[in-house]
Amino acid sequence: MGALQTICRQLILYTSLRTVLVFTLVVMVIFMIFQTFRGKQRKNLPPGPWGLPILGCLPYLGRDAHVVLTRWAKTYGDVYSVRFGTVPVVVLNGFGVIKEALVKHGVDFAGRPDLFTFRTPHHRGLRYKGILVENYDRQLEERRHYTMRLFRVLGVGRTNLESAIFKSQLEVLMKDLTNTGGKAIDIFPILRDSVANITLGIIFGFRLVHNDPQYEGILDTVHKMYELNTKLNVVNFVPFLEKLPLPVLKEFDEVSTRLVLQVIAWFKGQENNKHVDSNHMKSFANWYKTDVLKYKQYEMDEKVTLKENDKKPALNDSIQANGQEKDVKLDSIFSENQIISVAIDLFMAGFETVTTTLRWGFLYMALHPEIQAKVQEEIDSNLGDQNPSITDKGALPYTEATIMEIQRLNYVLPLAVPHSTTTDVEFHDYTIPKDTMVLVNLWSVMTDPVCWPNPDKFDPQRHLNERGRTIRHDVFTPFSLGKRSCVGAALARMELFLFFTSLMQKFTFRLPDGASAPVFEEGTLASTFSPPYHQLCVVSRGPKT
Ligand code: HEM
Repeated sequence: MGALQTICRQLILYTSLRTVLVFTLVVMVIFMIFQTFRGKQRKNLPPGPWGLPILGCLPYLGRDAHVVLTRWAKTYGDVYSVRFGTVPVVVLNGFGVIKEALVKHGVDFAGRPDLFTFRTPHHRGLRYKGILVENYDRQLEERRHYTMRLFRVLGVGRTNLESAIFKSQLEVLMKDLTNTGGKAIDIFPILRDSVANITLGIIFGFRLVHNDPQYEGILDTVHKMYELNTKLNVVNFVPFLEKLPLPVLKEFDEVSTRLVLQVIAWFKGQENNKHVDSNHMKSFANWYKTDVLKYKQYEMDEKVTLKENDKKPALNDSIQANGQEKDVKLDSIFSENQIISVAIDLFMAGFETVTTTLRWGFLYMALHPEIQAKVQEEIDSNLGDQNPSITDKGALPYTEATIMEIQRLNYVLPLAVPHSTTTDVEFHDYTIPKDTMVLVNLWSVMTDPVCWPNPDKFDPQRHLNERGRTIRHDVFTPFSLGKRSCVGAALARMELFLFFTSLMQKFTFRLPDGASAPVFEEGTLASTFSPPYHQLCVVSRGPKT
């Protein structure tokens, strides 16, 4: 009986294994025929490396896709195509080609592809339109435009924002770091909390208290979103996986829904009272609620009774500028749903990038004590114990050059955010069909030995001229170029300068005794390119006077 059972089990196993094998083979053959057919249709795409059936070149990318893609440019040229899973992708490399595509052919390359991980609930079920992952159209341009203007109105790049938000957060951060007593720590959570709180302050007008379970909960949710984004990258390129009942897909749905609901709650102000920032300022959300809604009401009233001498309510300098308010279709830009979606995008894009850049920065300082000492010397001699302000930038060129070098080397968004073509584009003797995914390889620009001699060397000096002033090279493009360049660039520059300068003034960063330098090749490209796990000792420097 036992023998019979074993034979039956073997038979079932063998049959199902054989069925699976046959099924896989059939799928592969159909797929290859399909690919060949598609290949013919797309025969004027630039050439590139061959990939495997079904997976294309995905298995060759490893942990650091940007490094592999940059290497392929040496073989196939600055414009080439690859297949990721079933999706053809054009890769643009080098400053000349990238500038030509994003600036000269700006609108043609300004789309975003329809990727699974871009379709979080606010884009999927709730149909809100934000910025980051939306395809290009006139309304997106307007949302970008008013978001950037609003940042200026809120004081980004000016000292009033500095005193309203930065000071309070920097003080908390300094205290937390001082309390570590110079012991070896992972500075990531401490830094992340402070940068996230600044982003919250600007978007929602309040900050949360460190160690508050709600605060830690939402930051963990965002972190989880990033992790799942990385795990689910393969679904972007092998779309039939989306149809399978995989637990990770359900988890993605749950986590992104949680994030969206939290942001909606913040936006509607349900939770503000508990956590209001004492330095409360006008934020993105309450600007919308007051000025824009008032303006909308006025527009509606205007339709009913239009009186000659009525004066329009002051909407906001940002909208009244150029007297263009008549042309603005407010519903398309400022519907509450869309603003919520923009707020989610700003929150998501806003703090991970800045935190990761700072993490690389302090690690470099620990690895290059001579550069760290030079930065500190410049800060000490110009500011003493006085708090840094963005107005000090001009007086601290070496510090600024060091921040630029941190942004260049181990750049946090090496492939920017995926683009797509908005029309059929004739480019470099090829025809790139509408809706083709395009990767902008900014890493290839930041590490190009023609632009940056000895590119692997950490050398702030390359951003200074012979008079010691900072140079803005055209090829220095950390915020990308053209129609989809970073809308938070001014805020990011301000945050990086204030955080970096303030921490350099008060602390020295060191590797723990006996620890060896982390291997940079082990950085990880997930949503951003982050350093390998490491610990640092953050040692207080004491007063200067
Ligand atoms: C060191 C910090 C930062 C870096 C290096 C950075 C870099 C970038 C890059 C490379 C892109 C993609 C551009 C493209 O697709 O061509 C981008 C997009 C974007 N960034 Fe940033 N960013 C930073 C900080 C911020 C901050 C602080 C915010 C806002 C609070 C922000 C908001 C956005 C948004 C909304 C987009 C999407 C733009 C669009 O799709 O049109 N970023 N950023």
